[in-house]
Amino acid sequence: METFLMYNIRLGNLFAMATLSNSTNIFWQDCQIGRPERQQLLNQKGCVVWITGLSGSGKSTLACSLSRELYSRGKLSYVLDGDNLRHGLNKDLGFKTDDRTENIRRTGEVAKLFADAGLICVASLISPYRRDRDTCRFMLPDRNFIEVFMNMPLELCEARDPKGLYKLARAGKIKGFTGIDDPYEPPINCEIEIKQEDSGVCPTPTLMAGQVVTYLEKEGFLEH
Ligand SMILES: Nc1ncnc2c1ncn2[C@@H]1O[C@H](COP(=O)(O)OS(=O)(=O)O)[C@@H](OP(=O)(O)O)[C@H]1O
Ligand SMILES: Nc1ncnc2c1ncn2[C@@H]1O[C@H](COP(=O)(O)OP(=O)(O)O)[C@@H](O)[C@H]1O
Repeated sequence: METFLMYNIRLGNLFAMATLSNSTNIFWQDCQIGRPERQQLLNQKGCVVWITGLSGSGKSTLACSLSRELYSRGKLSYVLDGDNLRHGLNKDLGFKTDDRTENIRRTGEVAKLFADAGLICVASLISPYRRDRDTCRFMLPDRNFIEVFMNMPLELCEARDPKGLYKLARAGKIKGFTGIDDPYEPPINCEIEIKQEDSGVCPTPTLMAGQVVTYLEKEGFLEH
């Protein structure tokens, strides 16, 4: 058992984190109505669309636009937005590395439940660390975690600055702001990348959502 644990810990904790628990004497309970039955009812397949990117890159805009588009096609989705979760489930967490990691882990677990419920769960969080995003990826069955990278330059995000946070960060009034004095690690192998056109124009929210919907259609998530 010890060797097994050590091996998984060497794998970067990914599997170990998913399987280790502080509780003992616990047993998994199965129900007759499971994911396949729920998916049949909804005529779709559950999955997680994980949107990552800098503050101001358009994560929430895409999440809402995508949710609207899916709704208009009769598909059930639910948005888990970082800002919103920090008002409740994650309100005890700040922006230090460990807090961000826990923020992403909890959100990944909730997203996994929504996907198991048969929904298209759209998670929009900065999720700046590659390893944390990968932890969420490995919580789900293969191909059920769709990573969308909002590849917008810092200059654009900073120019948008809808909440005035970049300005505060530049003035040193917010410490550890992603992209300014805290790192953002871009994905290496994401499923979808959203970026400006060659002309420098940003695709409209409808176009960005369309790009994701096309992927979901192609991968068979919008039918049972
Ligand atoms: N220090 C620091 N760094 C980055 N962002 C900050 C910070 N402090 C507050 N905010 C606001 O919090 C929103 C990001 O929350 P997330 O839960 O998505 O962040 S993370 O994934 O845990 O990094 C983020 O919202 P978005 O602009 O929607 O990304 C900011 O409004
Ligand atoms: N595709 C887009 N085209 C033009 N403006 C956009 C686009 N996406 C987002 N925005 C604007 O950029 C700002 C930041 O978008 P938001 O979705 O709040 O980003 P994030 O959730 O990543 O912080 C908002 O004012 C929003 O209206």
